[in-house]
Amino acid sequence: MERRTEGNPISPLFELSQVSCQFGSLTALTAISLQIYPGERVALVGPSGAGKSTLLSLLNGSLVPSQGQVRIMGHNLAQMPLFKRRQVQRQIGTVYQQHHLISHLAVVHNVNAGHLGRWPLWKAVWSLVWPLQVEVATRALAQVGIADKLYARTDRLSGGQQQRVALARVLVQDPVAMLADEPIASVDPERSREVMDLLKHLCETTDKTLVVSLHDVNFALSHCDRLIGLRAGTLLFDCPVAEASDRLFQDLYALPTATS
Ligand SMILES: Nc1ncnc2c1ncn2[C@@H]1O[C@H](COP(=O)(O)OP(=O)(O)OP(=O)(O)O)[C@@H](O)[C@H]1O
Repeated sequence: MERRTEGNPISPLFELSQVSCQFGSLTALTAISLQIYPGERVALVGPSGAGKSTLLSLLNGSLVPSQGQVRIMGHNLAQMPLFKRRQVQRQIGTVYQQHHLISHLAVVHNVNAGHLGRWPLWKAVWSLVWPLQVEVATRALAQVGIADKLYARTDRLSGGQQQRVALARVLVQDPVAMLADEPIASVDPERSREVMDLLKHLCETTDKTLVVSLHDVNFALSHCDRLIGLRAGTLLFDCPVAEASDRLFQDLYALPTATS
């Protein structure tokens, strides 16, 4: 569906047309078509194995579909040479449940890893000796509330602080969209709220699109404006949060019956 602002069409940031993903004999996604527009906060919800992480991998270009077409900022990555594909991928930041930080390095180095796609090798190596762009890293850490941890060893931080370092790394990358794959899985309710508040705040204040996979539908309802429900690799619903109903979630999470 085309969107317009003041009469001008807006291009989708992500566009999937009849996308299917196959892993061997397993079909992880089947004929998914959707668009995500700049500034949206989209929650991907659905039971385990529904295809949420697979969809996120398509959106950041780390996976290409078996069938159909994925366009990221208008580009079909499957048809682009590697270096051009990387340029598009740098526009998309992803935070994972496992933060993928290098634990024995100081925080500043992990944050600076957000520059790696743009920096030449010599600069990346030099920065490990003499950290570069410290002020950018400090600003990103301030945005996530841990500016004082710049030179702390990463593995001396709490799990929540490490998650903030991972977010700061994405901020220095300065992507147009942030993808988050179950950022609050296996954390306590208080920290879940903190992380979700932070993600929402960062996307609002830095004008970024957010696509987040969540098991907790309450956070999807309170922190996002659109819900995409996946079940067994198919799109069950795609609606504004205001239109979500208990019935939708019952259908989404219903256990399969012996005959279904
Ligand atoms: N690299 C892979 N190789 C083989 N199968 C895979 C791969 N990645 C995902 N799958 C399978 O695809 C299906 C969808 O997985 P996916 O991780 O996208 O689901 P999910 O909704 O994110 O699940 P969860 O909520 O448990 O993380 C699952 O059956 C999974 O086992």
